[in-house]
Amino acid sequence: MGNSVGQNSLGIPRGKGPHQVGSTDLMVGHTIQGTFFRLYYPCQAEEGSDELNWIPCREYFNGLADFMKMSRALSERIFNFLFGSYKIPAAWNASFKPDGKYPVVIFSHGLGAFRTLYSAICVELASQGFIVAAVEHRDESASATFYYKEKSETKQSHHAPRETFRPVSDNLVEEWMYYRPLKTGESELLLRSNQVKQRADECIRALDLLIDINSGKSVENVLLSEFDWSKLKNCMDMCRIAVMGHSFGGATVIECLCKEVKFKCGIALDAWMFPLEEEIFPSVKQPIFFINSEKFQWAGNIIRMKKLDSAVIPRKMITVLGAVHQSFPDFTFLTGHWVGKILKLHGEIDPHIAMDLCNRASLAFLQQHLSLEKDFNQWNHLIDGKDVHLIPGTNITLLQSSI
Ligand SMILES: CCN(CC)CCN(C[C@]12C[C@](c3ccc(C(F)(F)F)cc3)(C1)C2)C(=O)Cn1c(SCc2ccc(F)cc2)nc(=O)c2c1C=CC2
Repeated sequence: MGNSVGQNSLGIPRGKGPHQVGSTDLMVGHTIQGTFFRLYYPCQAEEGSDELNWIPCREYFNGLADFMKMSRALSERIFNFLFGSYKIPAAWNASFKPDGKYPVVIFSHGLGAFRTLYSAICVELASQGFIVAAVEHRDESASATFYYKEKSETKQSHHAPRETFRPVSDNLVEEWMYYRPLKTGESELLLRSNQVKQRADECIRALDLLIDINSGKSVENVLLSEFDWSKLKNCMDMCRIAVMGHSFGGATVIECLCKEVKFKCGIALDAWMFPLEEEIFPSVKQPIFFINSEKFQWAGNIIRMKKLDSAVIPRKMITVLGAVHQSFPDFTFLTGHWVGKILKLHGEIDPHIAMDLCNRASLAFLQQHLSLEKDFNQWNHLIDGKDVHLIPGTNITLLQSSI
């Protein structure tokens, strides 16, 4: 577990569902075009496991510093002090627990984030009986990500051999890609719309890889790991697949639904709609659930969400009162209230209450649109914003001159 600061111990909450949760990393294809995700899954109970750091290695802190426009040296020490000792709230490489066919969720991270930062959401889903793949995007929107080059290909100084993850072959050398800020004079719309298309392709490739794994195809994990992927054969329900994402990852949800009908529904957490071309909206036929924070949204962004409203396709929106944009990623659990307020990681609402509402509303929506036979329907009222901390729709007034 993480540090405990002050009276209440901090740390990313564990899943509340009936299953113990395991986690492991998969990279297939060592190049930048490869697929890279963290898998969260129901595992055998009481698995002993070597705990893994929540932030896998220092390059991610460096990337975060670049993203936050902070100096790397200073911020690496701050991030290490604040967040360096947190472990993921799951059993690393624990044995998979076969139990029928689990529904599947593909999760897409936000701008400046990466695959490990939404473990509170992914662990909760896995504890409730989902298999969740949190992809790491290589579109230069992640704070940092890595892939490999053949030794012969690169003249870069070679990294010291790592303790957390190692490539299968010692002919491969790690290559790091960091967050690419917008260049002066560069069109943000062009950059972001190209990135959202790449992000959707990466989510679809991750899904195709899970389909291969489910069919029993052997998988070549570039990362050395003891996890036995063959155990997942015939354990995923390829008719019950959803896509979920935060902010830029929320836009990626819409792009995925448009491109891949295997995604039966989408959940967009505080979606950032800017990168999307509205021309694709009519071709999105699946149910969508927008779960917004009170503080992040603005009229233009909400108006674009409303362009996806439909009389025939379920399109729902709720707003979590007192929540901020950072109420969805894990950081919201890792500082006390006042540091959290200063860093904009906390709103007025208690982070655990906000996360529980988001997770329970999501589970109820997934039960409805993946036709699950669980008891998540107990939270159907949350989909309509029926809770003291929720409102249906949005808090944003859409005063628009009648066009
Ligand atoms: C300052 C520079 N400027 C960059 C363009 C704006 C930076 N910014 C606001 C921030 C992220 C913030 C943050 C992080 C992390 C700590 C920490 F201390 F906990 F590490 C603190 C404070 C700084 C709040 C956002 O970009 C918000 N945002 C995000 S934040 C996703 C994220 C990133 C890193 C994380 F560690 C966790 C979550 N994802 C999106 O898809 C979109 C937006 C905006 C539009 C689309």
